[in-house]
Amino acid sequence: MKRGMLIILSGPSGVGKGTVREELFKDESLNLSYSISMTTRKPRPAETEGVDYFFVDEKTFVDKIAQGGLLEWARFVGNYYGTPKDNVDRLLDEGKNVVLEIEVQGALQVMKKCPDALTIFLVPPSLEELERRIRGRRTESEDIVKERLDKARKEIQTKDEYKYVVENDDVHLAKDKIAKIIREHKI
Ligand SMILES: Nc1nc2c(ncn2[C@@H]2O[C@H](COP(=O)(O)OP(=O)(O)O)[C@@H](O)[C@H]2O)c(=O)[nH]1
Ligand SMILES: Nc1ncnc2c1ncn2[C@@H]1O[C@H](COP(=O)(O)OP(=O)(O)O)[C@@H](O)[C@H]1O
Repeated sequence: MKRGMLIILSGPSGVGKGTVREELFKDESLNLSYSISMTTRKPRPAETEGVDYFFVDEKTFVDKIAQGGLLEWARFVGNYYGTPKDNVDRLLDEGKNVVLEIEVQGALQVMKKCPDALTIFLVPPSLEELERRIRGRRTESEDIVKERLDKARKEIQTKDEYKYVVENDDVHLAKDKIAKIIREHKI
């Protein structure tokens, strides 16, 4: 069976990665599978263990790093986030196109290890709109919103490291652009 494609979907917090990803996953012809990350962040009310993330304590996370069990990992605004390696390998072997929805430091690590990965950076129409989206989601405290916005400004500066930059103005347009990129990208 043909091995699947590794797809990195990155971009600042609140740009709409999760929202666009949900639209992409409705399109079964793309043959996508989501890599569930491990994090030390506390679950939000609407999140489910083993679906949105594997929620773990810091010791479990650090042990996983020590065992070499993560394809990449990063600290982001006070918490650890990482991609369990076994799962990604298994899904790629099954021929799935595997989506990693991860932040910039982790994406840069994967680019080094897997230069063939299809890398996509989502940008907001403006920083003002990004702020509206983060606040509109009402999942973070004021301090954390400010930290995430500071981080976003720096993250956006790395966009040219990615193979494709897509603006998320309208969710359906952004989904269509990414679907086209996935269909046309050849390893
Ligand atoms: N490096 C890395 N980043 C991740 C991983 N999982 C999630 N992230 C990123 O960590 C950042 C914070 O995630 P989260 O707290 O869920 O906030 P949200 O993405 O804004 O809803 C986002 O940019 C995520 O894409 C991972 O496994 N590795
Ligand atoms: N194109 C868009 N236009 C307007 N609002 C959007 C758009 N995409 C996402 N949003 C909203 O912005 C907020 C952040 O989106 P989310 O998918 O959680 O971002 P991320 O996963 O990048 O942190 C959500 O409330 C979502 O409904």
